[in-house]
Amino acid sequence: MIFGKAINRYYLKHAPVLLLGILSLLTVDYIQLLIPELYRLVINGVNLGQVVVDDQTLPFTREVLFQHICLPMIWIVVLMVIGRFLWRVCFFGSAVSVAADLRERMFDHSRRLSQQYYQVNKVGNLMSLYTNDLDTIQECFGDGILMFFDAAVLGIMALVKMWRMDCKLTLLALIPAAVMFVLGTVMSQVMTRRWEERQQAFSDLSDFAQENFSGIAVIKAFVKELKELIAFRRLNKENEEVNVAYTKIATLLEVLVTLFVESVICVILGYGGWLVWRGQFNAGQLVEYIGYFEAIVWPIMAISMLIEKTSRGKASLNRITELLDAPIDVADRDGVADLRDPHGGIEFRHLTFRYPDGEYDVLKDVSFTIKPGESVGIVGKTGAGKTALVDLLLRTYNVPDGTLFVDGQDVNAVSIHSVRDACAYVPQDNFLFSDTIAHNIGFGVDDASQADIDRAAALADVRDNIVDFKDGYETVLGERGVTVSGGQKQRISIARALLKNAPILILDDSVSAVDTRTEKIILDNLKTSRAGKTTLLIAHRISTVEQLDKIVFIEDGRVEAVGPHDELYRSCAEYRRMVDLQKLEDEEGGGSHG
Ligand SMILES: Nc1ncnc2c1ncn2[C@@H]1O[C@H](COP(=O)(O)OP(=O)(O)OP(=O)(O)O)[C@@H](O)[C@H]1O
Repeated sequence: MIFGKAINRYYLKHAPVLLLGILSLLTVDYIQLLIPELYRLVINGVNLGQVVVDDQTLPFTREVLFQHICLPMIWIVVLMVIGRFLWRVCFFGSAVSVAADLRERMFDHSRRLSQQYYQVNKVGNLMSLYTNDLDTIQECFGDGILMFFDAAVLGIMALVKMWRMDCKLTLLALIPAAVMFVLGTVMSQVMTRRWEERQQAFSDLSDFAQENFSGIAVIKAFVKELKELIAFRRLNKENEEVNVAYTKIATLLEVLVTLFVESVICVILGYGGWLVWRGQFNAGQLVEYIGYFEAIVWPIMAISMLIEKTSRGKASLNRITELLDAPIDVADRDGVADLRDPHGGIEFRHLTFRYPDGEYDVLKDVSFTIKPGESVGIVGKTGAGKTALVDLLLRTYNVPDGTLFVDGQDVNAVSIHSVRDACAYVPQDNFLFSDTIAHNIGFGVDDASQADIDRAAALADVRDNIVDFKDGYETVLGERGVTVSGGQKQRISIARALLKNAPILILDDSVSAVDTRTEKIILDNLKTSRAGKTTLLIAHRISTVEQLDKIVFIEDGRVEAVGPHDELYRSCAEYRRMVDLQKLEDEEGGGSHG
């Protein structure tokens, strides 16, 4: 049995079913121990021609054999079958439901964890928690209760019966059990450690495989298949070694238990045989005694399995508890209200920001204001801090108090979901789900009609591409379907954000993969469809944003200038230099567009 704060509640929650299971287990254990008594009756009946039943000595006739041995045996077998079925359903059914519940808790907690958590913890590692570790917990919960009670109850009941028959013989038989117990306790600690190492090695391996499959195009383009294979081999070898180390200790435990069982049988046969020779035991009693011992062989085995399973379960539970205990570091303050009827006004006020694991400030004393309905371009060199601004606006990271305001309200004073709800976002990586195009475009709203989806696709200038696909909007993308081009992906992602029709639209480098003509169509559509709503357009190319109401020019985390393009061109030397350089590149045909 495994205990821990992540799992204890389930023992209570499933208490009635577990009790029913324990009750049927106890019944099975009790009646199972009646079988050795029947052995004794048969042996003594055959040897002596008479049997003692309920303190009555009866001649060993066919009727006595049927009445007092065969009939009870049939009842025992029937009850054992029913009982065993019942406890299996109770224990294993509860275990499945515990795993399902735990899985849901893990998923619920995972979805609330900040982006920072996913940057530190890799997907492969998380997936192994949801597969390997949860399977181990499920196995430990059901088998653990069964083995614990079976070992305890059947073991104790059989021992009491053995003790009653001959206490000296039973004491002798218990010596190896004591040795076994001490060894088992020590070994269980080593096994927990080994299992943790084993799970970690498996996580590393699945991380590596997952990353390799995702980056297969890059690996092939750089002809690095062999290098990756060698790296995989090394991880696979490590995985194999820790598995072998775990198997060695688990096997050693198994061998020790078998050794223990064999040595006890030697003791019983030797000492018990001597008792029969001296006339203190008859043959029937020795067979009955061995019958009891046979009944406790399974509990003894169960102890070793219990030790092994508990060690594994503890290690897996530790890993799962770590996930469930991971702090939700980006969360609402107590008592915050929702942002009501957002208009899209944004103000950065002396904001300085460093990523949680960053070594320097990526934004330094940033101040600028965006009025509701303005369309604003954010430009600057790569790594200047443009996406960091969006990360804060979307509350992906914590924002210092009094530095970022939406509609005049400090973002820390309103609920995170309401701020996010006020924004529609086209991320730089344009992530799309492995689902139909219609579902991808309609993702941000609950009841998107086909007409809305079609309109958003037209605004993002991807409609014609979609209808050209054999299945149109029902075309499945990604792993299970077709692969779309970078430009199509970008435009589907824009359509998804446009459909949300939020007061604030953020496009992070979102027209970089389309040609100049398409870019112009999208920008014109944005102008009309977003009239009166705030739009933030992050771009590298000044030409993308020069028509917007104003431009925020960022250099090395600092806002160098804010204003319309013409004004910035006149007043900001750095901005002018950047514009001229890009113009020159375009003239020479070295621009990124086309
Ligand atoms: N999660 C993170 N943790 C730590 N540092 C980060 C993180 N994300 C970005 N950075 C760093 O912050 C700086 C600003 O990054 P940001 O993504 O905001 O730049 P950007 O202007 O959007 O660049 P680009 O135009 O290339 O997208 C960079 O130096 C980057 O390395």
